[in-house]
Amino acid sequence: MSCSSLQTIQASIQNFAPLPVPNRRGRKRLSTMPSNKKHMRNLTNQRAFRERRENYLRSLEIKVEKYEKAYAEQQNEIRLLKEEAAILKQRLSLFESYGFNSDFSITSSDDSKNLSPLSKNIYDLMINENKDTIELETFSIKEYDYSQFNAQKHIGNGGFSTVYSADFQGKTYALKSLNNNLCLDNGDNFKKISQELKSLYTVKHPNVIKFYGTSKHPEMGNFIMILQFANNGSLRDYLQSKQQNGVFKNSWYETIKIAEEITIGLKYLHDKGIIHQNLHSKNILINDGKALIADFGISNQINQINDTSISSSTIKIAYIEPQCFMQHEMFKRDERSDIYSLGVLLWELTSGTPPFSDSNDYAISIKIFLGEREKVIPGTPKEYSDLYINCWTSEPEKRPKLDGVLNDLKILSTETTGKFITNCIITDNQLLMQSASYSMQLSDKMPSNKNTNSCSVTDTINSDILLMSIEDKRVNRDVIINDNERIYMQDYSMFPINNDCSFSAQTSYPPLSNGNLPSFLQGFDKQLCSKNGAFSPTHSPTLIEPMDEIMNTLALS
Ligand SMILES: Nc1ncnc2c1ncn2[C@@H]1O[C@H](COP(=O)(O)OP(=O)(O)OP(=O)(O)O)[C@@H](O)[C@H]1O
Repeated sequence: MSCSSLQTIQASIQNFAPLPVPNRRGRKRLSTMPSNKKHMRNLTNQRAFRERRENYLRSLEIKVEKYEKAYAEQQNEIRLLKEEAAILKQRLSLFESYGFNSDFSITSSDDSKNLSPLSKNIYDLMINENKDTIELETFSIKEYDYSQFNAQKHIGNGGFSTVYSADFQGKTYALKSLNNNLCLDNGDNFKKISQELKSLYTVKHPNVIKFYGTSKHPEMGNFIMILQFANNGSLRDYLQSKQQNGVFKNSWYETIKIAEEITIGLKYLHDKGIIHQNLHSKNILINDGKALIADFGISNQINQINDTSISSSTIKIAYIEPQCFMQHEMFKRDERSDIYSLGVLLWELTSGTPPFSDSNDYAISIKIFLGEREKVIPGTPKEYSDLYINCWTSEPEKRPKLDGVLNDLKILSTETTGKFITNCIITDNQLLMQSASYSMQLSDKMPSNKNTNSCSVTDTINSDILLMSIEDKRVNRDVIINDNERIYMQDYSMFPINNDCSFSAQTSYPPLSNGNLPSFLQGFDKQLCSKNGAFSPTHSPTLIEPMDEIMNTLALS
């Protein structure tokens, strides 16, 4: 045995390690005793492997936990939905069997003493904790504690409500506070409203505003609807924000996208048997750039209850089909009525302004009745204009179905990518004219160095009166100038006065070298306006409306 073999044996014995056994070819076995380096590497590898395995196991556990949680949530949601469905079923049968007219009695509590009839009814039905009445037991619309809403900000006022934004548990909501003067105190009216609220509560769609529940103003007693907050305001505001220096500009991509979203939301409502009946650009809200349909149902019911006439202030005439003006009493509106309004909205998406914005309700209704529609905005793809023209056709049966509208929009969305729609608007100048002072003197405003002068008359009473004044100028009547050379107008009490309506228009007349009044104005009798206010003549050479157009409007109205 060689010396080195002996040393190896001795070392092995010392370390209690087995002796290396030679293999068949007489070579030493591969190391049973790893070198230090190797040993360290092995250990490192093993540790790394263990760590990887542990990490993997941990990630698996996290996943399992996540899925279990999601599963539990789903289960819970399913349970809640089942409960909700059961309650709804039960409530429906109770509502049907009871009817609100018959035995419905309001429980009087101190809390509801100072409520309006509407608030009282709904409050009693949905909010009051008294479980004695069957209705209360079966109503499960969520009630929010008003005091928990923070950072309230006023957003705007509608025909029957005031809207605020407010925070609740870190989320912003819209609070629609119904006015306390609504005549909803009889059982019949109340039945309609509660039905609407119920149906509103079941509406859940990404393109329809969500109704979360109700609340009550602690002092005023107003009934409040808690709604999803739309952070870009109404479609009207949104389109307005796309205007700059009198020019509206928007991408086709966005135009078609919003058009699609409105159509999808409307289709959802129709599929649920809900007809909107008051679709216009202030009832479409925009949240994170996405369109949501709002104000269906309850506003409609309140409108009907408070004013059976379709000229009610919350109804926007320019979006209403002609049938309503022809056979108003007998005409029953259906899905096709909404499709007419959708057509007008599709036009508005390209114009950036509301339809017939320079006419009052009366003139608009005559125009629609006579088949007049807004003009196609130059640059609109024909397929798009054809689509809305078909929607707003006077014959309801010829209006397309919503599936068809969606299909056309889908095709258009691929064809119009990257382009813009622009529309020139004169709103800024009109506003300037409307803000002109009443005390301006005509003689100060007569320039003599222009080829054409323009005399504008503006007021905020009624555009019918304006149209009359233009017509009357030709016959030297009715528009009058007082001693201070200010133009005044006679009392047109025979015409409907709509205080909300503002107007502006202008006519042109030949230039005068001496700066005097043109003869058609000089001829008027001097007489003061008795009731309707004064015209304010201003000079506005940039805005000369062709006389033909004014005459056409006159001929129509
Ligand atoms: N959920 C909401 N989120 C954000 N803003 C809203 C919401 N609901 C309404 N608004 C805004 O509040 C204002 C008043 O709305 P409201 O619905 O009361 O009246 P309207 O739609 O303008 O008119 P009307 O009641 O006559 O139809 C509008 O400017 C509207 O854009």
